[in-house]
Amino acid sequence: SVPKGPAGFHVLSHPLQGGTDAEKHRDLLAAENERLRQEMKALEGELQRQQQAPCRDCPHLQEKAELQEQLSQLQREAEETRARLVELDLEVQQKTNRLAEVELRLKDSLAERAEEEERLSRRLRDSQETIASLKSQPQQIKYIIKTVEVESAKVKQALCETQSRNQYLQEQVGMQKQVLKEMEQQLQSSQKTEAQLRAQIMMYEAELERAHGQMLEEMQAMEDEKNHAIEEAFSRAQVEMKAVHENLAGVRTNLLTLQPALRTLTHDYNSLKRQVRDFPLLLQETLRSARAEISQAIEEVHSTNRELLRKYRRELQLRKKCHNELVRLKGNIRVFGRVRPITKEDGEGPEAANAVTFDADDDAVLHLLHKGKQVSFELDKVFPPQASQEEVFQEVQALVTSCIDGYNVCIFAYGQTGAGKTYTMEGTAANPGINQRALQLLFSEVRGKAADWDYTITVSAAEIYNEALRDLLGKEPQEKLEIKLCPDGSGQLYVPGLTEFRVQSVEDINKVFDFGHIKRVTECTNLNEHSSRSHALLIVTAQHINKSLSALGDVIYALRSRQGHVPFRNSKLTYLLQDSLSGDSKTLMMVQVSPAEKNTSETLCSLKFAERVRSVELGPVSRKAELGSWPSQEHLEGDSPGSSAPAGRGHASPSPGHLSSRSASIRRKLHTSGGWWDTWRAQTGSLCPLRLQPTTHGKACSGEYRAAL
Ligand SMILES: Nc1ncnc2c1ncn2[C@@H]1O[C@H](COP(=O)(O)OP(=O)(O)OP(=O)(O)O)[C@@H](O)[C@H]1O
Repeated sequence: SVPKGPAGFHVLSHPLQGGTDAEKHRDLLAAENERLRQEMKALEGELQRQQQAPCRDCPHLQEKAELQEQLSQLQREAEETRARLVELDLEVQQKTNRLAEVELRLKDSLAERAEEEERLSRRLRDSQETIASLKSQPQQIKYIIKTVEVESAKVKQALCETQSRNQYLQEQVGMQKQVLKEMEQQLQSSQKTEAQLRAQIMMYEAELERAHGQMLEEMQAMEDEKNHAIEEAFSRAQVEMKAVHENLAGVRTNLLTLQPALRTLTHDYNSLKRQVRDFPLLLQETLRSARAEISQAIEEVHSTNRELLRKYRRELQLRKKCHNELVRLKGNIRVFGRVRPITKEDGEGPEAANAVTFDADDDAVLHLLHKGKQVSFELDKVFPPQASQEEVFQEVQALVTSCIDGYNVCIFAYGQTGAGKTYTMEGTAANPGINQRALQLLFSEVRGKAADWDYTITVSAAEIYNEALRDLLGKEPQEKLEIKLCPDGSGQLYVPGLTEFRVQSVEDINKVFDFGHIKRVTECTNLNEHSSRSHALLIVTAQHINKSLSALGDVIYALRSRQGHVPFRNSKLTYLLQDSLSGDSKTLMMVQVSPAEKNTSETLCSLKFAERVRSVELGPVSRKAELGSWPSQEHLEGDSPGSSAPAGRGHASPSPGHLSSRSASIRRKLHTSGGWWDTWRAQTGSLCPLRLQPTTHGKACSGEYRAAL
């Protein structure tokens, strides 16, 4: 079945041989690859052995690490080479497979072609035989023609038949020729295909050859590379080994030089060990002496502290005494005047003109122009309209200090409606008055002493209205409270059931009094339902105000004249303020006046009252003289502006002698008149609301009295 012809044989046999070669090559390559791997492995082992041998002795970890790094680099390179080899193996395998496929296809097409050639050859042979047989036939025809010529129409017919047969055969011959031609063409195309296939095979062979060559080259290159890498690694390893050896030598030298130092260290270590062994004892000893020293120092500090504390307390007592003495010298009842500025409410025109002037050289004097005449007054201190809240407080703060020292203190503002009582006592949020500032001072002083003293500050708020005392902070504000003597026999007064709040800051106090204020506002509102505020004061509460004011006047008079009996109990107000008005108590009255022309009558009354109150207590020396200055009812009644003997300073103050000569009749007259306060009230013909303010409280309504002790 193998087709004849050298070309066909060659084409068929060559790829088979080629396939065998490729397999051989692949096997060879695989063997080579394996051998290379083995070599590589052996080299790596060798390298590792070489690298490990010095590294065992090598103390230099860094060098060891570098060597390991190089080794791993080499291993990586070997890995890459191996991967490349595997890739090449794969490529060769693929190419071999493709070649085998091509060979198979070629084999099939050659077999087909051989069959086709066989078939065509057979047909050619048949055709040639047919042609040969046909060629031998014409002589027979000639013979038949001749016969036809000789013979009859029957023969002619036979001749025609023969001719047509001949014709048919010639057509057959033509057709066969055509077939032959086609077959020849087919043969040519087959030959052409064969040539193409051969060219393709040659191309494949060339490609295979080239791939083989390339593979060999790459293998060679890899081999070279591997050898090179191995050589390099080897030489590097040698260099590193040398360096390691050198280092080792250096270390050995160092070791030799270090040995003496080591001996010294060992010696030191031993002596240290001995010291450590002895250290606890030493430490105990040192600690004992240190403890003793510290205890001694602490004891010294303690005794110093005790001494300091003793001195401090003594100084504190001294300060208290001095302060008290100072306040006493200044007078237990001090009277300040404050003139508010002209306000919008004063209106415009002559009525709103300023009627108050001051003495540039004496801050205790002011002049009032009343009905065209100037009347002068002397108080303890006078604040002009431009005086700030701060300046006012500066003068008051000594009293607050007294309060901290344990004295009862009473500060109250007095004056006609709108004269500035609220402004002075309460002030505004941005510019607080005496109350807030006093409380601030109180708390800051207390905080300063907190380390050495225990302070408790409690607040209460009560209202005296129509001679009824009510608790403004209590749960039952309508309940009337009583003022009673303390059952402990101290002689102190107290209000049973009066609510007390313990406070620690000004804010606490404000909260407490805001609460009280709310209750009070309600009361005021109820009051105002019936009449206007001033009217209500005049008509509804006139009697009780009078009673309280009279009582206050009587009390002050009794105090002034040092009478055995001071009628504190004549009114709730004086009774409640008893502690704040008697003994070592200190009282400050701030007389508020309006500078407006239209208010001069009331301003005059207020200032006269202030001047008289001031004259009550001015210390032991002046007391006698002042006693004589207390005006009689008649005196007060006739004490109109511009009169010949007002208490004002604008007129010559009466001499002590002159005053004492008048004192007896004055006292008598005062007694019979029921007190100067009545006189004053009668004279003014209207009521100036009195406001009492405690040191720790600042809310009140005009026309009524309240006090907190
Ligand atoms: N020294 C002052 N400086 C500036 N304004 C003042 C001063 N004194 C009072 N005033 C202002 O005058 C007006 C009346 O003052 P205030 O309300 O304090 O009077 P009051 O005596 O408390 O009146 P009332 O008895 O009716 O309560 C307020 O507008 C207040 O701000």
